[in-house]
Amino acid sequence: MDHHERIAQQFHESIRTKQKALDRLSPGIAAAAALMADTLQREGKILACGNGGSAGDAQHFSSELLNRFEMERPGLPGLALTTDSSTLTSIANDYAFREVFARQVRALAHDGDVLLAISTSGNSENVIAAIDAAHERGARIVALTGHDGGAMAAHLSENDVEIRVPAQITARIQEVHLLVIHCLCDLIDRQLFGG
Ligand SMILES: O=C(CO)[C@@H](O)[C@H](O)[C@H](O)[C@H](O)COP(=O)(O)O
Ligand SMILES: [Zn+2]
Repeated sequence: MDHHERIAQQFHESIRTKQKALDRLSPGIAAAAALMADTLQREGKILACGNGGSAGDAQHFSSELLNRFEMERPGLPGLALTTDSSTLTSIANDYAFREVFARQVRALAHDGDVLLAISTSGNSENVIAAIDAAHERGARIVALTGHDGGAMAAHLSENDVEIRVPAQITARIQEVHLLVIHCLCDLIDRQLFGG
């Protein structure tokens, strides 16, 4: 297979996955955006976490809240739990890597906040621990997952929203997660600022 064929294959797989995800994920995306917009309207905040590419997604989302998405508007309170290397290394060193997000959630989350928990497999222990900690604090979860939802699905409550990408390949799931994040930003802005 030459390079062009290989590239075309990746593009087509990505397009197919997004097409398949559209009908299945649309109601969950709308519900998650409504939950997030209500939270922000009530002066709550949105925390976000994930590993690897999903850490990048958490930061991508929080920067679109704190700075802006497509329209000119005030910054909104979003915080990625993946960025402070002193905090991350000290929690991992003193406690365990599975605690790196949960300990921050216990310190920062309040009743009525939202945690955006991102994991393609649904099996990252530190993300699952963050979900449990968020529940302890009275926060609700928007979970971006893939595969069969992994162990994470069993840690969600009926007040949470899971957006599970119908795919098995990490890269494809990540590509849909980013699209979902942009849909969330778009709907949040529309609900809060109109247009
Ligand atoms: O981006 C990639 C692979 O595409 C990796 O960095 C990937 O995010 C890492 O393997 C993560 O540790 C996977 O964690 P998760 O999505 O299963 O929670
Ligand atoms: Zn990747």
